Amino acid sequence: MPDDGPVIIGVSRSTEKIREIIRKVADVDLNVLISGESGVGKELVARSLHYYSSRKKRPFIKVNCAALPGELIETELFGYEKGAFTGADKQRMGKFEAAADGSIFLDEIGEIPQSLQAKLLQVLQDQKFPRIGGHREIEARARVIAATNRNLEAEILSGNFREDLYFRINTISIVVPPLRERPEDVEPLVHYFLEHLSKKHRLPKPDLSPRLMKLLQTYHWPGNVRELENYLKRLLVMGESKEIEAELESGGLNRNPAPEDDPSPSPEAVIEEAAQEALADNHNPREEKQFPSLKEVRDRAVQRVERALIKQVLEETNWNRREAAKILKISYRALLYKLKDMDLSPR
Ligand SMILES: Nc1ncnc2c1ncn2[C@@H]1O[C@H](COP(=O)(O)OP(=O)(O)OP(=O)(O)O)[C@@H](O)[C@H]1O
Repeated sequence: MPDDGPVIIGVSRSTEKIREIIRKVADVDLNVLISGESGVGKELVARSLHYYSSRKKRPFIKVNCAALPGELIETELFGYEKGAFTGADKQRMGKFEAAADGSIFLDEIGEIPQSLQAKLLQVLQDQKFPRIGGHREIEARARVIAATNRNLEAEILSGNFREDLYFRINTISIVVPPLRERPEDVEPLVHYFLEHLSKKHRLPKPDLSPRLMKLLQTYHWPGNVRELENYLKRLLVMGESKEIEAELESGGLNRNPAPEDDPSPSPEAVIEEAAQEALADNHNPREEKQFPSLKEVRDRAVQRVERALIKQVLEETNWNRREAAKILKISYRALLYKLKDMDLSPR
């Protein structure tokens, strides 16, 4: 592979297999579904598929389906005609049209609402669509590469994702395993990132102690390669190798302790405690007999319980919001809204 394109680093069997699949399918016009946890390298795989195809010189257009509410994803994908809805004061081209003969990367496809799933399926079948509010059919020629960090098969079973759309986008399936399942990739990734980042930021490449390398290889990596990259940026810029060692040692090696050693409360305990607190809020020593309405207590309890649970899940995922949203079974975007509302942040 030429060295100016995206490079997938790693020596594990699974990474080799992924490179092999990319070589085989890059130039075949089949839809590809890439799945894996957040930060494993799904976008990198998508960009490689595009780069090593004959569409390379054409656009690669990414649509993050989790970043937009349903109605906006639709306009984003298909564009609209002037006057299609209030505020549509001029015609706008959608991403499918912009991708033309290139590739369209539908990131977090599991987040698109049901109504839009039906429309997307239709477009993929017909390979044409009108802009919203328009009649003229536009050809959908872009190659579709989708990614998900959800288990779409489970989403189908729970009725959240259409099976027919799944089969349509999943002609070729590429599964990128979490970094913790391919520890042999850590060392080459570390060398690659340190080399690359030190050149990019014009900083000397730091020496890595064997102890730190060992810790990096045994850490649980809930944020996968992205988290590793961030640690290395920190090492390069701040030089905090001792702090990083201590962090990995305490947060990393004990991340998944046996349940009996687990110091964090169970979700039930978190709910119970937050509900108790909401009730305790009612206690007003000066006006013993004034009770709030049931609705008031319920709202307060729900808010507290939600906040406590979200906080706990975020702490356990090392503030990996995508992972937390998955565990909480809400969309990434919904979680971001809640964090804003609840004024929750890592520090
Ligand atoms: N095998 C790899 N070799 C080199 N860099 C990698 C590799 N895997 C991931 N990266 C880098 O790690 C970072 C995260 O990867 P990427 O954005 O592709 O993950 P993702 O799975 O698409 O994440 P998300 O689900 O959160 O969108 C990027 O900077 C990417 O270039």
